[in-house]
Amino acid sequence: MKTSIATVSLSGNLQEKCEAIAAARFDGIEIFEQDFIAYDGSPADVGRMVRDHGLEITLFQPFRDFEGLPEPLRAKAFDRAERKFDLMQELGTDLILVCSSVHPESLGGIDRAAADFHELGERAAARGLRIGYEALAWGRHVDDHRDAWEIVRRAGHDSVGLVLDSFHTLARKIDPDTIRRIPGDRIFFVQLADAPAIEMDLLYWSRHFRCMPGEGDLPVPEFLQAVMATGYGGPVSLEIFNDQFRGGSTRQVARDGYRSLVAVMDDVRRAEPALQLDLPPIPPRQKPEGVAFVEFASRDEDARALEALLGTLGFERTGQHRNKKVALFQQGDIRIVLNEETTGHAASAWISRGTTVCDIGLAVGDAQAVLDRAGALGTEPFAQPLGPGEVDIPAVRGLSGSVLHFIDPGADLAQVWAQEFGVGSAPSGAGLTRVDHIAQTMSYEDMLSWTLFYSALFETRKSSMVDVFDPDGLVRSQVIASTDGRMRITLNGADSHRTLAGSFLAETFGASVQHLALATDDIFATLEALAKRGFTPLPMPQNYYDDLAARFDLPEGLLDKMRDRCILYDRDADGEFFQCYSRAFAGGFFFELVQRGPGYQGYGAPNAPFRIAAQKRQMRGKGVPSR
Ligand SMILES: O=C(O)c1ccc(O)c(O)c1
Ligand SMILES: [Mg+2]
Repeated sequence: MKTSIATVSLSGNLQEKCEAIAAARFDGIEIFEQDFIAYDGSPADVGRMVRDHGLEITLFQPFRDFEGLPEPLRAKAFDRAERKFDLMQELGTDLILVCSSVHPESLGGIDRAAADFHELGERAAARGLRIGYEALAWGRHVDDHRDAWEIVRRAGHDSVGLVLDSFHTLARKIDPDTIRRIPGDRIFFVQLADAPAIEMDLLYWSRHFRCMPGEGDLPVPEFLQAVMATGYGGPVSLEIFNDQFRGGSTRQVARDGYRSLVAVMDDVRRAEPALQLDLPPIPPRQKPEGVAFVEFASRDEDARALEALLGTLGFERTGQHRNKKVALFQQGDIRIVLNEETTGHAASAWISRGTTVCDIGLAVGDAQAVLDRAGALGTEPFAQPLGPGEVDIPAVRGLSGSVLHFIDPGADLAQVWAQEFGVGSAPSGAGLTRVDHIAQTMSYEDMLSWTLFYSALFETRKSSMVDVFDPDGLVRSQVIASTDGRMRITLNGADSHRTLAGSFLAETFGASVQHLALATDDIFATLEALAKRGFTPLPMPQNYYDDLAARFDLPEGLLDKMRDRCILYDRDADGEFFQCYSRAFAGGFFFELVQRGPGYQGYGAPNAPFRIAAQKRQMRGKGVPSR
């Protein structure tokens, strides 16, 4: 199966686009006419440049407003087409996309359009070229692939076929299974795009909000499944009109595109194994089984402050690395690693951003298979030299150059703690049992990319995006969680540097973990134990508790207990949720303690504005050490 991407999906000039597309491992490109016109070079130069990158031109597009025109407009449209045929021959591509007309003077009628296409087919065939007809969702007379197919069928010409684009079919909620009735050899080209479920004008939605398959809400795998069931054997190409991508990193968007395309093709193959998808076998998505460890890079007084904070949170220092200045802190199933090395990955992380989460370890069933899947999706493995007696843990680069490790119960990896840190069982401390969620802060424009990163690699479900109101701007939050909730990651995207998340990005020089939420089965008992160890929670104002009393029917005494311990509360139809925050630490990192009632799947989003206001008050009042 040839993979392809339209040049319109990326930022930069044509040369930069080709470099990024080739580096991301695509086989070919659709040349979007504007990209060609803006390029200072002849069609033959462009063709050479594309091929020099090892790429093929899979399609030239779009040719607009062709069919159904009255004379003399009709004759002019044919003349225009002949000029584009000249261009295609020089470029070295044989397929042109004609999208359904939006011309105000175009006339309807399937036979009229079919006759136009028959004649265009004759002219194309004389030059060895082919025509693909695509129904735009907002076409004047043709806005449905079924009508476009009927026109192609009646045109009755071997050089005229159909172009299918998942956006146009799925945005209009047309059942993709209707594609199964079309003969595969009459489909000349297939374009894929996803989009978020937002109600808006179709044209505006298509031109600004398309995204990579898996990043949005449309059933793109079902669409591709129907296409493949026809026996279609041509390229599968991404055509993503998106404002963020047009302004984003060319290489990153190309890499994301490749990742999404391989993931969706693999999904289709798994959904219908009989389909012929020419794609090397790759391991399936695995369910992450929890967070095995979280590692901080730190030094000097920051490291001592973090150690002290961990002590007040009930952690015990249980081990020291056999070769390195790296300590292990444990409580229940939680492992926190404090890395003060002066060389290697953690040291680089500390130098560039101060105290920061430099590594995360995820527990999985088969670590090597996760690494292999990541590789097939275009993610290089991460490795650094091993010291004597150290365990080689499979890993890749995660958010902002941090490292994501995969640990499975196999003999080699499971013994890492005993072998490198000499530790056995974990203390129960103050009753914190496991990592409930990891909150990663990033800029809003990176959220789609990281959503895709996790969801293409792991079996997860993503929630819809939630707006979190910081007193100084909006932060958008997206949850990626395993279906059983054992691994939960919240991605928080900041637009403005004035939000707490935005100022954290600035303080710590880029995206990273801003908070770590730890679970307890009894938050009152845990906080009582922590108070004895000197833990001071983030204070909440009386107004917050007065409002809680008004909003919820709480049992006698519970409100007072929550106020005394600075506990926040939420409840939905499925259960209750208690949360409490630590004060912010270097650069704005903090811990959260949570008690999740059975069934509650949220994160206390209604409390976020009050929590953020309290944190800002605390940071202004005390002055957070900024390393
Ligand atoms: O928005 C458009 O005009 C447009 C052009 C060409 C396409 O293939 C398409 O899907 C949309
Ligand atoms: Mg299209």
